[in-house]
Amino acid sequence: MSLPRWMEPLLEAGEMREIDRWAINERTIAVDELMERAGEGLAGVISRRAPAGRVVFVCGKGNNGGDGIVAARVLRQAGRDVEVLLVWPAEWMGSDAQAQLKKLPGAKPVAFEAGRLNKAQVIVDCVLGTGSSGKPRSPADQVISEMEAAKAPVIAADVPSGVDATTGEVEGPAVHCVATAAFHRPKVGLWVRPGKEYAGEVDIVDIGIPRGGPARPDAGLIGSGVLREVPRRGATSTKFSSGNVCIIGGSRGLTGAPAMTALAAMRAGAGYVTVGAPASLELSFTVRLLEAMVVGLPEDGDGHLDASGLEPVLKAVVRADAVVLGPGLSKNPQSQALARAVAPRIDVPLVVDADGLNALAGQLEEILAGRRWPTVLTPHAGELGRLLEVDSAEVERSRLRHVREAAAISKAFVVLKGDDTLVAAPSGRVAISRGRAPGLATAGTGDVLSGVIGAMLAKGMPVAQGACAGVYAHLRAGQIAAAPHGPDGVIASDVIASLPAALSA
Ligand SMILES: NC(=O)C1=CN([C@@H]2O[C@H](COP(=O)(O)OP(=O)(O)OC[C@H]3O[C@@H](n4cnc5c(N)ncnc54)[C@H](O)[C@@H]3O)[C@@H](O)[C@H]2O)[C@H](O)CC1
Ligand SMILES: [K+]
Repeated sequence: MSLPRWMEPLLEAGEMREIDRWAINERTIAVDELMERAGEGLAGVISRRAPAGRVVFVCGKGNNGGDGIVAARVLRQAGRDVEVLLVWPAEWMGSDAQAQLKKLPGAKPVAFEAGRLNKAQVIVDCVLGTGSSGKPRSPADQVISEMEAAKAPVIAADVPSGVDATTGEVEGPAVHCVATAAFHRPKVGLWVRPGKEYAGEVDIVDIGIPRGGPARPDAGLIGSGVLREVPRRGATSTKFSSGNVCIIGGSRGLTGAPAMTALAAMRAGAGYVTVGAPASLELSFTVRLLEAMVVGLPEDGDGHLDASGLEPVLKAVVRADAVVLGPGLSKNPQSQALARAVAPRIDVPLVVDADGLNALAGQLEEILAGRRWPTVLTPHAGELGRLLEVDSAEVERSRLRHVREAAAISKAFVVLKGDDTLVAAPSGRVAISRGRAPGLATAGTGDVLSGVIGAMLAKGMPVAQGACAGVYAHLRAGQIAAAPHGPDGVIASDVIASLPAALSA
């Protein structure tokens, strides 16, 4: 199935090779033509981003190196001071790159020497591209470390060397770049951490590959178009048709979380919101949430939901169009047992967040896979690590692999939060947020996200769309909240207040 219109496709290295082969074999576009356009585009990116001073190209032996040689020629012909350093002997280079070497006017390329990077105004990394696999090996590893240590900014050809173009994983040395010139389409690894942190700004270079190629990408960036899919209120809408969300959670000391989830759901357009929380805490919700309903649920007498509350919870959610389980729930064993009992019994779309996720640790399949209605899980790396029983550092090393694994096991949509929020479907398809909303790095913004996604699902959006619309609106709200005074003083309540503006953008 092709990607929805609101997703901008990202390619894996293998998919790019497939498209490349198709363009060459089926559309009879010559490799040197593609390389010429890639090199010209790369030269354009360098001219725009570093308009003066010496340009030092560091070229490997594959076609990525060949692109660099073309760009070096274009810039020399334009009068720029250009030096070309080779990582491997020229005769080891591929035939297409060697052909480009012959056309290079001016000084011949020389063997790589770290000292030569000192005179660079800008370094161009053409060591490894989509043809690289695994950790950089000698001599590329040493060269990459030297480029990383150099003072001058680095611009990458296609992908920063050391970053896996397909996964964004970084196993060994890699280069932090200010920008990456992505040929034809950006590769997935440029948008997934840690690779994203190395890529810098991504400039797309059209290399003349026609439409209609063979690859059917399974990953893409979430575009603003997803907001056009959000149902809007009309003249005949009622509070119920706008979406009825029920939030189950809260505990002594953790009453802010469900309150923010509720407010976020309302600001994201839900017409009717209920909070089900420990009975002794009812008053704190009643005074804070003027527009929401509050249902007191059985508790242990100390402000924690009790496992005996299953039936009352099911009663509280009976008219809901979507349920959010977990904000402020706490790690109390009784409350956790309640979450495990509730999750399989909710017969509407369900969002599980925070301590609701911790309750599912190691039992994803058992508890969720049999659900008949869609489920969305919204973990950060620590919570995903607990769900899969792996270290959070391991999750951070290979975010795509772990988010897909959790989605496959639980048959749920899994939203792995971060600057590169990843939304994985059980099928393996992944939608990626562009990120860049540092204002969201503060307590409570996760509760806001679960409320927004809850609202989208309650409006009847298909789950993939609803989760992505929620992620996108939340990101925009974080940016809008930071607009007047920068990200540092933003609090989650500001993000909630910015949701209507974000959703109307
Ligand atoms: N996609 C397109 O349409 C076009 C892409 N171009 C550019 O070509 C590269 C891909 O080129 P390829 O020759 O396949 O691979 P690389 O340049 O990435 O070089 C691989 C090179 O390095 C060796 N190698 C592989 N892995 C490692 C490693 N871990 N450590 C050390 N060395 C490694 C391998 O043996 C090869 O020799 C693409 O990114 C674009 O930049 C075209 O120029 C235009 C069309
Ligand atoms: K590169």
